[in-house]
Amino acid sequence: MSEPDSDKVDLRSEIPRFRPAAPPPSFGEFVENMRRLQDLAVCVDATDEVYQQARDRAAELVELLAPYAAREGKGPANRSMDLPGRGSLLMPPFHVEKFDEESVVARGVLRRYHLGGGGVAHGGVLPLIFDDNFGNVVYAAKRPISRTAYLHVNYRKVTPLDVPLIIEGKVDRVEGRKTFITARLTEEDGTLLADGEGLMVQLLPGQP
Ligand SMILES: CCCCCCCCCCCCCCCC(=O)SCCNC(=O)CCNC(=O)[C@H](O)C(C)(C)COP(=O)(O)OP(=O)(O)OC[C@H]1O[C@@H](n2cnc3c(N)ncnc32)[C@H](O)[C@@H]1OP(=O)(O)O
Repeated sequence: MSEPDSDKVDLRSEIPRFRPAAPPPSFGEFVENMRRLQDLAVCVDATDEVYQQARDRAAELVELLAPYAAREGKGPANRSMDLPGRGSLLMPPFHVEKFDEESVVARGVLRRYHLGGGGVAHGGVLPLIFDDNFGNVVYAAKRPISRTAYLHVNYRKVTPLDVPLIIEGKVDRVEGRKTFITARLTEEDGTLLADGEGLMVQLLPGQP
């Protein structure tokens, strides 16, 4: 008989077990510098000489890091719970402040990198924030491993950059394999920016 695979969160699922990382000390500063680089990459207006230098230095960084590329769940990105966005550049820099069966609350800011137009956030960034919150809510509520079947966002006001934002999500109801989640994105004073609803469906055996 084969040994159970300890990398699987649930032997019926193909999703790897989530294991928080203890990142090396410089990892957080590395990620923050990368975030600043992203902010600059989308806003600088420089000469070709500057872009040539930036291109060459970026190529050096790629050369430095490429040998260390690792499979999902091995490196500290996305698993560093003490870092904004769990240390993942994909995730906007939000910190989870509350994580329990009642709700999951995270606080953070959107930055220049997240600009849509007219000085405010790109609408496509908000579903990412909601989806991540829904995933956390499923974990926190100890629901079975699930994937997002749908996600609906109502944009109530434009979302500002460089202003503290709070997202709070909770389980609305459970129907068999289905967990319905609702969440609200607000400013610190409670101003509602967006609200969302999502359906997370419990995976069946063999579903990726
Ligand atoms: C140490 C601890 C710290 C933890 C700290 C955690 C940190 C870590 C956080 C990470 C957070 C990332 C969270 C990302 C979460 C994703 O974003 S997952 C990626 C995006 N989602 C996907 O790719 C899903 C793709 N779709 C699928 O795989 C399949 O369609 C699904 C969703 C599994 C469902 O397929 P299925 O099993 O064939 O489902 P099916 O039998 O058709 O439907 C089941 C039920 O759901 C309903 N349903 C299905 N789809 C829909 C729909 N779109 N609309 C309405 N109803 C639907 C059906 O009607 C049916 O209802 P009932 O008849 O049972 O009443």
